[in-house]
Amino acid sequence: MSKQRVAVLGARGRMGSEAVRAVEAAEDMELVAALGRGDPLDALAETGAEVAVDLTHPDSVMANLEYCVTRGVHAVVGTTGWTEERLALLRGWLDASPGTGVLIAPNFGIGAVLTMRFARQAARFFESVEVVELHHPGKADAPSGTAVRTAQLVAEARRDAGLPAQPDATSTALDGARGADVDGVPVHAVRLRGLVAHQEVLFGDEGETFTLRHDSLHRSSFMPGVLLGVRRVSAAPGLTFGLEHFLDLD
Ligand SMILES: NC(=O)C1=CN([C@@H]2O[C@H](COP(=O)(O)OP(=O)(O)OC[C@H]3O[C@@H](n4cnc5c(N)ncnc54)[C@H](OP(=O)(O)O)[C@@H]3O)[C@@H](O)[C@H]2O)C=CC1
Ligand SMILES: O=C(O)C1=N[C@H](C(=O)O)C[C@H](O)C1
Repeated sequence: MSKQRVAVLGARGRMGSEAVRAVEAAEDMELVAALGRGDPLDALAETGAEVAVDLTHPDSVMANLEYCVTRGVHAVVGTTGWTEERLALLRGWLDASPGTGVLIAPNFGIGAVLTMRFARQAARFFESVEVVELHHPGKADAPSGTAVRTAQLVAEARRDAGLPAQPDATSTALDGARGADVDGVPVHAVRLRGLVAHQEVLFGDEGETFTLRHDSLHRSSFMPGVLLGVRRVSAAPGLTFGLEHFLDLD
């Protein structure tokens, strides 16, 4: 069996260095390039990379993906910063490169994927919901991509169930005290030395609360998801948003 030729972009970073180790340890993969900021992307073509794993920075990921997709290199993306405008650009590149697959995974951790799934399921049963994400202080963005995705899924489920906006009688507040508003769901971001990646989804209604919590205690928790993405992306042309599409969750 021939090995999949894999490149890691952001290879010297917290996630990228973990991904380099995981790809090197995978028997069905060969690490053909490990690129950091400033390293020429032409190394992908020169080494015949079939799949690029992007774990860089929201400011870098679009240029990397344009390079990959226009050359038919499949991509597995953990980098955050996704907006509708960015997704539309990416879809345009993919339309012009049929056969190329891109997986964007807001979170590669199975527990985080399940948290999002369960939050979506729970959403219609509770009047109130808030998301709290907690991360290491080196994180570039806030709120986390996972928290944004969680809030969007919850908001969508509330809309589908015909729920009204949740009540909040706050009439005076310091800026930021109620968090960021993502589709009507308050999202709070904590940055704390010692943490890796954590999230709580808090639901409340008359006389009860319900809390979902996930903790990534080490970045190794993301690696089975990264490797699954690498194994599956070439058979999934176009854009796949969310690792759940590569998991049999039902
Ligand atoms: N989906 C998921 O499950 C997870 C996603 N993430 C996301 O992954 C991204 C990276 O996180 P993290 O590893 O903590 O960040 P780090 O800052 O530790 O690592 C990012 C690395 O990418 C490098 N880099 C920046 N631009 C480029 C480029 N154009 N080409 C190659 N390398 C580049 C950086 O170099 P320099 O330091 O010189 O800038 C740095 O070494 C973030 O968006 C984060 O949110 C993180 C964990 C899990
Ligand atoms: O930067 C991180 O660390 C993480 N980023 C992703 C996000 O923004 O959701 C995934 C995970 O939370 C870790």
